[in-house]
Amino acid sequence: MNDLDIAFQLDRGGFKLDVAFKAPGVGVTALFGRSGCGKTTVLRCVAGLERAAGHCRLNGDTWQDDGRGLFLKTHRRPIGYVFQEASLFSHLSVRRNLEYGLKRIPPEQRQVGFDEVVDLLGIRKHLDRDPTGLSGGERQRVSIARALLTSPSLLLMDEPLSALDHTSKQDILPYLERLHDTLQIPVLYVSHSPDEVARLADRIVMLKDGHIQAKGSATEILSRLDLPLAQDAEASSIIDGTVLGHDDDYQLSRLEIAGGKLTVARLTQAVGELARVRIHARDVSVALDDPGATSILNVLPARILEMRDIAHAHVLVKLCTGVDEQTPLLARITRHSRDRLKLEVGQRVFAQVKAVALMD
Ligand SMILES: Nc1ncnc2c1ncn2[C@@H]1O[C@H](COP(=O)(O)OP(=O)(O)OP(=O)(O)O)[C@@H](O)[C@H]1O
Repeated sequence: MNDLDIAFQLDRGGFKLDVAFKAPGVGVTALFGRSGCGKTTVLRCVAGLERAAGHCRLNGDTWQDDGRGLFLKTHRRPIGYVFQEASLFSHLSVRRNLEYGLKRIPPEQRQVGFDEVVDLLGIRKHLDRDPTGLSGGERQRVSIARALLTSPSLLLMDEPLSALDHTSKQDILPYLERLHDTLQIPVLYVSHSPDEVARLADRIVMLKDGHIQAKGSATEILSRLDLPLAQDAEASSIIDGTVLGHDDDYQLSRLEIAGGKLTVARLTQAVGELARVRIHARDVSVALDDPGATSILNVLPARILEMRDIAHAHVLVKLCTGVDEQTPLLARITRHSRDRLKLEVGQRVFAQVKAVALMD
């Protein structure tokens, strides 16, 4: 089976873990939840650093199966592990740190090349430097490169950006997005940042107090009004589409999505390629009629699927733009607007999406 299949139970007295989920053996699965809910513990169990009861399999290989008394030690599991803080050898140059990762794997078993990884993470100009002189973001990129050079079957990332300041985080996220688009290695990504999860995850497993609160595609979980991600100030929807064309004069691209077309900030993908954009709920408004000429670039016919009152006099409106309800779009509007427009579930409306919403 081409998937990750885990089930762990652990009792630490004050904290009980009981989780089981399967995830496809490709793409990024985010473990998301508040501090102390058990995310790191799950990762450590997958790595074999901690022993819970249960099982752990990846692509048909069994790493743990209590029924068979099987438990592979960490060094026998083909994983790469990236921690919150980069842990590089300070007495070795960046190049030697990377070679340390590479040399652990016999040449015939290497899945990723040195040059490929160095360029993907943009660290060529640092190769001969001493790691202590690098910025936090640069050090973390080197750590990720070193983990990838061991040609892991699974990459475990434990809040890899949490020790970085906001600017360094924003700098490193595009590199992680490129890894996701380029490499075939599945990733288990621990985070409590809605922003990171929305940008990187294909699937989300939400943990709460040691158990699974919800799991599913990122599109589905991000738009569930009953879950914390949708209620966060950074709440957003993910929309996948195909690039129709670019306008280099205005630095814009056209994207075909279920239920219409979107104009977005210039994308890097070529015409015909798939692209994902993220739209913040606060940047979507609702109108009863097609507003016609407006400075807002995107007006999509939509239907109201659900509404929920949230904090600060706001309402979350879950809209669907496609015919099949597969493309949910969240709008965050005021309660006042909802009442003034007399919005109701099932109603046909127009979603207005600010172009600025589509910049990242
Ligand atoms: N070595 C340990 N011994 C005993 N309890 C532990 C140990 N490590 C973690 N815990 C407890 O287990 C629970 C889950 O911890 P865990 O680190 O997995 O949470 P987390 O979701 O990753 O949190 P954070 O986001 O803060 O890193 C917490 O209550 C924590 O205090």
